[in-house]
Amino acid sequence: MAHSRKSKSNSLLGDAEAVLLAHIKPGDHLTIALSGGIDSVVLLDILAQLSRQIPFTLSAVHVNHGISRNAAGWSNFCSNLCAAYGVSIHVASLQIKKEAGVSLEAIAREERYRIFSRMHADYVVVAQHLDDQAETLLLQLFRGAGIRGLSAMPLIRKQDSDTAPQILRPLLEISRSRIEAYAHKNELTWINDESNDDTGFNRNFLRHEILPLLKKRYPSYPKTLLRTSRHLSEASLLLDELAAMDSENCVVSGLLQVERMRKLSFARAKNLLRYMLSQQGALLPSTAKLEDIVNQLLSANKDNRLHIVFGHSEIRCFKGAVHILPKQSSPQDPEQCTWQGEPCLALRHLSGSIRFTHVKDQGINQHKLSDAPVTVRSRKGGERFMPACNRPRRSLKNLLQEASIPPWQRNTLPLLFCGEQLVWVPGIGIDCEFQVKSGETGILPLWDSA
Ligand SMILES: Nc1ncnc2c1ncn2[C@@H]1O[C@H](COP(=O)(O)OP(=O)(O)OP(=O)(O)O)[C@@H](O)[C@H]1O
Repeated sequence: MAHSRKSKSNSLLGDAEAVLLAHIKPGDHLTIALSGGIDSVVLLDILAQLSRQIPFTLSAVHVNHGISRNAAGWSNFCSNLCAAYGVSIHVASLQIKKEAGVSLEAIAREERYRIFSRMHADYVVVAQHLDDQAETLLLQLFRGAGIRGLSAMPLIRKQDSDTAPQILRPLLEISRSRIEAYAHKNELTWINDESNDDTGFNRNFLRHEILPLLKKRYPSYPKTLLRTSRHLSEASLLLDELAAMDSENCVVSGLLQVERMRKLSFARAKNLLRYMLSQQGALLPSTAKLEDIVNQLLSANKDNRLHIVFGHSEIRCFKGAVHILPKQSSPQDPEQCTWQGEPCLALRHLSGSIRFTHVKDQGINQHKLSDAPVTVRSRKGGERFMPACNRPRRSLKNLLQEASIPPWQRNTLPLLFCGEQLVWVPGIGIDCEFQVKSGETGILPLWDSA
């Protein structure tokens, strides 16, 4: 741990302080993402000192991925280190499951950022530095990434939800050698992840075998590559702006319209779809898959019910509109829930909830509901329904078709039954027999789907 006083001018401490002063407000809460490796240990030392000078609260988070057999030891190390600094730490333990086609590291990283996004803090501070940025750019180049994948890591990244902390990287312009020099000079202790030396991993191969050679010929390549990746970030931003403009013309009621998309060049249509997928939090498909999807969309006619599955998402086309959805699990027997008068009924299997409010002149007659158990389940087929008292009872299938409810949504609508009688269908109405009379107060269900 650092005990000597460090000169701030022209020092790592001074550089990090300048970043913090430019971005954080007095009283902000910063949580350092502490892996126990040299970079985050140095960052902890710096932040602990700065927290005594700048008014911010400091805490730490460590994620135990449970992958390495040393994982428990790393967690203990981080807890003890934080105790020595008087910094509180949250240790999150995970059991990561391998998924086909995705590396364990990628899953660990995704889970880690998910945990970061749930921290109660203004910023989660991570320790990536200049050399990490250069390595990431090169690795992405070798994967054939596009402009977005090659873009620089931002110094500050806002996370998707407004309540999630922002990600702050104060060491992003600091070289690994300066970080190492700081750690040695201040006699810090840290953990060496044994896998960092394994050149079977692409990043380690690059770091140990290729970059030392590059450094001989281009000593300042990390700074040069940072410049390149910042140019690419700017280009990526411009492409997003173009997509946002195109979406104004091509999106109606939140849905991309194939007919309007056809007026764009192929590259712009691809850019627009990529933008919409990332806006909806979908994992982006490969370049070849994205091109295939755009080709299929552009050649689909209005009656074509296109259905394309990729990653955790699916694209469906209905009446010329493109629906981007989370991948739906294969249909099971409809699950049934009982409603016992609670104001909100959460239906996790249908990804939503029904809110029940009391409204005058509208809704379901409460007394009628007391005749039999009230249950909610999705469609089995064969249901009949009479939402308008002046029209005959009809098949629910016809009513849903007439209301232009896309076919895949028809089987996941929550239907409210009293005994065996269908009472309410979201988007369609309340059965005539159950509707309140004028002057009465009824129960009005509202379907909130996630
Ligand atoms: N297990 C962990 N617990 C808490 N923070 C961690 C953990 N692992 C990494 N971090 C934080 O993330 C930073 C980057 O770590 P690393 O370079 O290993 O991540 P990465 O997988 O390359 O992620 P990225 O793609 O964001 O660079 C670390 O400096 C540290 O601040």
